[in-house]
This record gives sequence, structure tokens and C-alpha cells, in this order.
Amino acid sequence: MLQARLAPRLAAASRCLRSASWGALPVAAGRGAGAEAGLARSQASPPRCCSGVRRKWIRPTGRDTGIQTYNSLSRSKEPLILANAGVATWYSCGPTVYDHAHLGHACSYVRFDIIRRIITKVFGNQVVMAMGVTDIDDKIIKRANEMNISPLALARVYEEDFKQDMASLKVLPPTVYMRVTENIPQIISFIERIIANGHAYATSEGNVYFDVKSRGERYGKLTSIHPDVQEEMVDSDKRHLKDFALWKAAKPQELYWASPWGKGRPGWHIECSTISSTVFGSQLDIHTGGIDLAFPHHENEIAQCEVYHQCEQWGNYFLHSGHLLIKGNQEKMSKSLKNYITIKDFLTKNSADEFRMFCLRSKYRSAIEFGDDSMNDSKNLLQAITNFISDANAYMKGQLVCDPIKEDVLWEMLANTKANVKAAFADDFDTSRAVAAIMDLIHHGNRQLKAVTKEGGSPRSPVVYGTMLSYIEDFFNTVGISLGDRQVVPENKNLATLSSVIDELVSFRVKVRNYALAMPGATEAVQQLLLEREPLLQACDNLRRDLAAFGINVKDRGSTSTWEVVDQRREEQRTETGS
Ligand SMILES: Nc1ncnc2c1ncn2[C@@H]1O[C@H](COP(=O)(O)OP(=O)(O)OP(=O)(O)O)[C@@H](O)[C@H]1O
Ligand SMILES: [Zn+2]
Repeated sequence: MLQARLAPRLAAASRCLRSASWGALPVAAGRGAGAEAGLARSQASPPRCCSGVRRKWIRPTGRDTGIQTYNSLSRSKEPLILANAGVATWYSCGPTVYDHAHLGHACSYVRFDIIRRIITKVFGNQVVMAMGVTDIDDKIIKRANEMNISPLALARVYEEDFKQDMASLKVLPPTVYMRVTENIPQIISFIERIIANGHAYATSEGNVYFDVKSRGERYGKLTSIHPDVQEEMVDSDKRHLKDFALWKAAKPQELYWASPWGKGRPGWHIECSTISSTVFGSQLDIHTGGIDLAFPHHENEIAQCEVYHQCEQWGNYFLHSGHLLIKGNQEKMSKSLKNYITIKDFLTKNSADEFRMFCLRSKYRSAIEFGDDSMNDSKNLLQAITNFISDANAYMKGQLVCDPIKEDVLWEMLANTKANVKAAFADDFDTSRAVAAIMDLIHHGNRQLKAVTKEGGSPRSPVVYGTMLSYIEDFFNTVGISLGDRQVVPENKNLATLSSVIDELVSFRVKVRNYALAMPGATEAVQQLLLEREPLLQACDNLRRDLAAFGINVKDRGSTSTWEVVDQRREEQRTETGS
């Protein structure tokens, strides 16, 4: 079905790529310089519109998903309309694979993973996602030279490393990963066609540049950066400073591919335009990346695709995630600033769910400060949710006995929460609002779960708690968090065994404790027995204390007991700070 829908587009794309013709002319734009300029601009203030021309965004025709999303192309929230009903085509800029990925990368990919899950699970659309992997570029060549291995070998190692990191963070893989080095013929054809259409030129030095001026007012449609401004040219064979490289002539000893312009390799931006067009043809619903990619990368991708496809609007929605900043100094976490924490290091002390909760608590577009405080807040929230689940479970099983529950209040709260969560998701994927709505529901649920000492008697309301539990678990499953260690146990046989052992241990302790406490009457003989059984109660208390040291919290609830896993690190911190 999906294949049938995409087939005409794929055919059109490959026709375009095959029919590209030759051309030639004369000049260099590096990823580093441009990207840094873009970064500085995107972090400071929104790009200035030099021409004052209002950007024109063409509202796509198709099926409205019911979601309003902020579109960097129009700089406002727009209805998310998919060209093919029920199917979102999505191109995501992937990693440059020359080193371990860090938490900045994690943040961007986790945030978009959450959005992808919302589009799929909450709004019922299929997502077809292609991700380009930059496996050849200046940084890869430099690092490979330092390590005395081939750039491609280095890239393969770190591509695999990236995929493993993403899997550890529970980021769903794209439908297809596409390596740049496996798309060189397509990239060359793409460049040839851009030249043939009069928007690029080759230089005598074997470089090919995009002629930015040839795009006129349309260059800058994403970021309002316009080529009219006169800038001084520095030592380059290009015609205009803003012209950017489509093809880079190989330096001596550098890895190269043969091309109509000599030995060389692709520029950065052309990779994504070609790969996206190879998979999705001349039209794309969603394009994503970190905010630093808006300029020059996405601006240039747009220019290339629109002159190649000769279309008015290639990508309909550009979504940009905010940066992960280091707390205190407001710096972007990045390799070049050497202020990064690798995903692997992070995961030795924290869980993927904790990081996801950290991401959920802010809007995906905003910058987010990373530090111990914000991670602890996220851990505390997760613990509060786990505690509620444990208490509600105990209540449902009759282990926790409460005063009569005001059911109608809870049913109403639940209905409101469902509506609020869906509205928050539909409003530019506002996950922080959705989490706040869930926490409010938990707060109200907790308020009524007050344990009372007298056993039985009062009417019970397990169904409303069961419904709340199931909704809350569904919510977190939707955004990629597995709640409660009991839920994740089946994935790990050792943990499943451990869980059963603790069940047995706690149940044995309950029998001993009940035996030690079961003393009808107050005769002298009974008092004597109580004294004799005192060591049993002491042993029960000791066991509870010892288990707490392993992060197992045993709760005595009248004649029965329940247990849950608590975050030990958090407990230790609490003890240290006396909180
Ligand atoms: N600190 C960060 N916060 C959020 N997103 C980031 C951060 N650093 C990189 N990204 C995003 O991760 C994705 C992959 O980036 P890429 O592989 O190009 O790394 P990079 O930007 O070169 O990283 P670095 O600056 O550390 O070298 C991009 O979408 C980029 O915007
Ligand atoms: Zn890209």
C-alpha cells in the first residue's frame, strides 16, 4: 500500500537523476566556517531579513493531521498537512561519523523520536523516514589521518557506534539509513542537472559551486539571509562569497571519486538534497535537524532541491530542535568546544528513560540546559510516577486499604487529562504541557490513596485506578518510556528471576511478621510470647532496611507488604543533603 503510494515519486526521482545533463565552469565553501556562522546567528537572535520581503510559504494540499506545528519556513505555527493521507515523508539530517556521539546529538534525535511517536501513535499516521549519514567530510579525513586508518573504515566504526547509542536511547531507527559514499553517482547527476539549469558553475580548479545570486530573492527563504549584501571575498575560486561547494576537488592523498570535473568528493549540503530526492522525489513533508543546521545547511538544501526539481516548494515543513546547553555558561555542547559528555558515559550513571524525561520536560524547539539539577528533577518525576503506579496497584489488589474514593472526581480528572494531553501534543508537540497534565492527574490520584489502618469495610474503586494506570502507562509507552521495573523485566531474564526472588522474600517476611504480630488478648502468657517473638519483628525490620540499601523499598500495608525499586543514587543524595 505504502509502496504503491511512493512508487510514482521514486520513479520520478530516479527519472530526474538519470536525465541530468553535463555542464562545466570555475571556485569553495567549507562546512566548518558556514556552520559556525549559522550557529552564532541561530543562537543569538533570529536571522535578519535583509530584503524585507515577506516569506511565502505555500500551504500544501493533502490531509490535515490535526496537528499545528511551528514551521521554520513560515516562522509560525501551521496545520501539518500531509500530501499523502496517513503517510508522513520525513528526511532527517544524520550524524557525521568521526567520533562518539554526545548528549547534544542525543537531545536532538530523542526529541524528534518523541515527535515521530506522537505523529504515529497519537495521530495515527505512518512515518517514512530517511536519514543521511555523512561518512565522508573534512573532519572524518582529518581524524582518519591522525589515526592512520582509511576514512571509510573510521566512518563505519562510528556509524555502528551511533546506531548502538541510538538503540540504547530507544530512538527508533529511520526507515532507511543512506550513506553519502553509496550515493556518489546520484550526487554527481544531481550536480550536473543544477549546472544544466543554470544555477551552478565548475571552476578550473575542479570545484563546483552553487551560484547563489542566480536564485535571486528566493535564496534566504528559510533564514532570510540574502546574497545581495556585498562581502569581501577571501582567496577563493568562487564568484561570490555566499556561493557554496557542490563538489570539492580532492587535495593530494585525499580519498576521491571520479567526476566530470575531475577527482573529488561531494560538498555537505548536496548530500542531503540528493538522498532526500532519491527516496522521496520532488516533494517532502517534513525535514528536521538541530537549529544550527538551518543556515547554511537547510537553506542550501532548499536552494539545490528547488532548482533541481524546478519547483516552488520542495520541503513543506522544516522543524528545528533547540540546543542542549551546558548549565551555567550557556554554551552549546559540541565536539569543537570540548565540553561534551558522550552518550555512553552518560548511560553508565543514568538511564535512557531519565534522559527522555529530561527531554520531555521542555518544548523541543527551546534550548535546554543540561546539569545535575535538571537530571535530578527528571529522576524525581519518574520516581513519583513509579510510586503512584505501585500504590495504585496495591490499592487495586486490596493491599492498600483506603477511605471511600470520590470516583466521579477521578473520572472527570481523567477525561480532562486525556483531552489536555491530546491538545498539548497537537499544539506543536508540547510535551512539557502534556507531562504537567499527567503529573496533575497523579497528584489527584495520590491525594485519595491515603492508607487507613482499619481493615476492609469501605467500598472500593479499583476500576477507576486501573483505568488511570493503564492510561498513564500508555502515555509513557507512547513517548518511549517504560514505566516501573516490573514492566521491563521480561526483556531481561536475570531481572525477571531477581524480581521473582524478591517476591518470594517479601512474601516470606509477611508471613513471619504476621505470625509475630498475631496475639489475641492481653494475658500474661501473651505478653511473654510477644517478648519471645520480638527478635522476629526485629529481623523483619532489619531485612527491610537491608533491602533498602539495594534500592528495594518494602512497604508494610496492614497485614500485607508490597515492594518497589527506587533510584539508589537519588536516595543517597537525599541522605547526604538531609532532604
Ligand atoms: N548541543 C547540541 N544540541 C542539540 N543538537 C545538537 C547539538 N550538537 C549537535 N546537534 C545536532 O545533532 C545533529 C547531528 O549533528 P552533526 O553530526 O552535524 O554534529 P555537529 O553539529 O558537527 O556536532 P559538534 O558541534 O559536536 O561537532 C544535528 O541535527 C545537530 O544540529
Ligand atoms: Zn542534512
